[in-house]
Amino acid sequence: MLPDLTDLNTFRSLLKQAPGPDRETLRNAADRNAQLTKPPGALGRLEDLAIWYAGWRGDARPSVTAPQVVVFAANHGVAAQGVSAFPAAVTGQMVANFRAGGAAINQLARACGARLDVLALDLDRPTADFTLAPAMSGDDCLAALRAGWGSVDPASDLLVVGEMGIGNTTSAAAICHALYGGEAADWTGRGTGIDDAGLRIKTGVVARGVARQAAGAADGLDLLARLGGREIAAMAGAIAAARVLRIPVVLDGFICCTAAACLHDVCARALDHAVAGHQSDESAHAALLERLGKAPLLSLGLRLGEGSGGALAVNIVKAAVACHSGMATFDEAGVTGG
Ligand SMILES: Cc1cc2ncn([C@H]3O[C@H](COP(=O)(O)O)[C@@H](O)[C@H]3O)c2cc1C
Ligand SMILES: O=C(O)c1cccnc1
Repeated sequence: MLPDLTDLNTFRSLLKQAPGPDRETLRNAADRNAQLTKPPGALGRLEDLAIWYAGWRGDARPSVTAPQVVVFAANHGVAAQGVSAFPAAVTGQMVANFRAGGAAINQLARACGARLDVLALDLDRPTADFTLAPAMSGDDCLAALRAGWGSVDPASDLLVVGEMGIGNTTSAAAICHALYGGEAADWTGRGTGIDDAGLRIKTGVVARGVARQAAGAADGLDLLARLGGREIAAMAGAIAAARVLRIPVVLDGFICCTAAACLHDVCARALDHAVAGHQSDESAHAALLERLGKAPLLSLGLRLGEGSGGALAVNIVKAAVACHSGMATFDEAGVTGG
């Protein structure tokens, strides 16, 4: 069902040619929404969410029964610069924790009824420190994109992608700074909780990385290779696969949205199948969501990653779709319309 990803240009064209939502289903779902036993608009954004979901699924009365969460993990050479409050070894240790069921995402995936897959990407081979060399070669980046592309279960009906990679808020900040300009400090936040001195170092690393890598980059995919990490590329690959398969996506925090931003830079329609699950406490996430034109469903002060905010928001999508598909119409219930 999914075409093979042979090279980065194939990836770019698949993204640009991917089908949109089903227009007729969108009309039918909007018609149904107008007949449900509530004042028009009384379910607020839940109504838009259900119609959006219906359109992507091609089913005017859908249900969400098979959500999937995929967490990708990778190590970053830039972590050696002292940009995180935790050592790089935590990435691999957390992968073991995911596999043992002990992390937050294990609980949140279960709480929203999602299956959870964990994909560790060459943990013993960190990407290059991008202040010194491009983080990944084009081939390395393609391999990570392919890992994400192949991780999406075509039978799933809602996707959350999450990440684990000590140092990856530095990588994400650099990509955003390269994509959107401004100052390095505008995009650099505290990640796992670095102090003021750490934040100064991190901001300098982001500035130097962008100064060194961004010139001559063709688009967001080029920047993803030069400044990204394997888990960020894999998230981009999975979000793109879901777009081609018409599986709606719930985006997580700053790092996940940065992966999405790389696709958005290639094609403005690339994220039409995605909603923002939440606004994280990472300082640049709000500005990034604005660039992507996405309003978050939740804002709970999370700053974890792992797909945690996305998994939480799956409950909201499920609830929206349950109302849309399960409620009676005015006619069915014998309720007098307005
Ligand atoms: C125990 C632990 C569990 C985590 N789960 C996600 N992250 C989050 O923190 C990291 C990004 O922050 P920075 O760029 O500051 O390293 C990522 O691995 C992210 O997923 C974690 C971090 C830690 C320490
Ligand atoms: O926004 C996020 O997802 C985030 C923020 C801090 C650390 N890890 C992830």
